[in-house]
Amino acid sequence: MDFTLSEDRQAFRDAARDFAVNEMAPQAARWDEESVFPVETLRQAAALGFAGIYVREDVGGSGLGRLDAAVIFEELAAACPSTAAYISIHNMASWMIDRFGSDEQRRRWLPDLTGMTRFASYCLTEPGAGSDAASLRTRAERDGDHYVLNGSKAFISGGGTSDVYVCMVRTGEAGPKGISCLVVEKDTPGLSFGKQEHKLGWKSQPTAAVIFENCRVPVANRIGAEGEGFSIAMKGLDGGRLNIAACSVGGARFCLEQAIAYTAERKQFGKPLNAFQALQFKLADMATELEAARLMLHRAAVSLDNGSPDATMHCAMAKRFATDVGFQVVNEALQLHGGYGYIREYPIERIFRDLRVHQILEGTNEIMRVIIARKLTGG
Ligand SMILES: CC(C)(COP(=O)(O)OP(=O)(O)OC[C@H]1O[C@@H](n2cnc3c(N)ncnc32)[C@H](O)[C@@H]1OP(=O)(O)O)[C@@H](O)C(=O)NCCC(=O)NCCSC(=O)C1=CCCCC1
Repeated sequence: MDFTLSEDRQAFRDAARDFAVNEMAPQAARWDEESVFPVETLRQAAALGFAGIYVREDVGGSGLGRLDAAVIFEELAAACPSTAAYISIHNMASWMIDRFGSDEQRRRWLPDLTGMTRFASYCLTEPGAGSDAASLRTRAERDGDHYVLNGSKAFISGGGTSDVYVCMVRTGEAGPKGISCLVVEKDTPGLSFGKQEHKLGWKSQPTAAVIFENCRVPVANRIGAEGEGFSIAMKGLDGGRLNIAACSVGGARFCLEQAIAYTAERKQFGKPLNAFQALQFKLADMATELEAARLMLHRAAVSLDNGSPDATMHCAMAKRFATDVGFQVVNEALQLHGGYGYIREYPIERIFRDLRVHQILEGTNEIMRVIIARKLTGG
């Protein structure tokens, strides 16, 4: 097993690192403080190929794999987990159109999405359907060559800002087999948005409910066949979970680096903090857990790229482990900074707030355990 990254992959990592350090990091605190959605910076990221990392090249994608995405999202998140995670969601929604859409649909939406002249959202969660996603109730009744949508989606990243909403809706019976996937464009009559949510973190991306009231969507906007929507949504989430895991690894890596520098410089009782063995051990544990998380993430990415029958389980393991470890590492970095970790002049508290939600979204870490346990037990 070779753990070195190929030269191409290193080049993408270096481009992502340069972009993160020079274009994202200097602005991340302001984006957080003022809840700025950084459109221009996102478009710069798209110009580097980060908006369609694993979308095919004929529609503007970079044609890369999930391991490339993991490496790139780690770098972007080291500067701003919130903005990196937004890019990851856009990638997930775009990939669903690329992988399951017709050629006509790919040509219609993807060149704009890979250039981020338009933005995409992923719409699965509803007020009454979170972990139990297959119980979703947004109804899409067939009326000639249109569907008429009624219902609402909750906590949608990009809600009200995105141009293209990849939505899971009910076209048939109860349960997963009655769900289909439709693309709803922002200017469609009957589509509206709730108020912007006030969140603990992830402040550089807007979050709002998406509401359908007799919203007429062409049948031509359906991705895949009727009834395939749940499976398409879950396949999108397999990769999305890896991206979120990578964002946790990146944010935590930055905080570990900060903690190493701070404990070298800060003196108490006449010596630097890093001369105390108790604190050395903390740094050692943080680095060890983080390395394990990164390795598990990279293994899951290769598993997904290779179409392994265990890929969904590996993605769930990586998401569960990396997002838990990421939050623990940031929490320890905050502790090592003492009172300075808790104030806004230092970046730790922002990343602490951003990484907390990774344990909840794209499937809670309790649901990750359900997925893993079902695979182990055949349940
Ligand atoms: C795992 C889960 C709890 C499973 O459910 P059930 O038991 O109802 O469904 P079950 O019987 O497991 O399956 C039904 C069909 O579906 C296929 N399939 C499932 N996974 C997959 C998969 N990974 N790949 C392909 N097919 C899959 C399954 O095979 C079955 O089809 P079959 O009968 O065999 O023909 C699922 O509901 C889940 O995961 N919830 C978390 C939701 C959740 O993660 N939101 C997150 C919302 S998004 C979010 O949070 C965001 C936040 C920030 C912005 C971006 C989005």
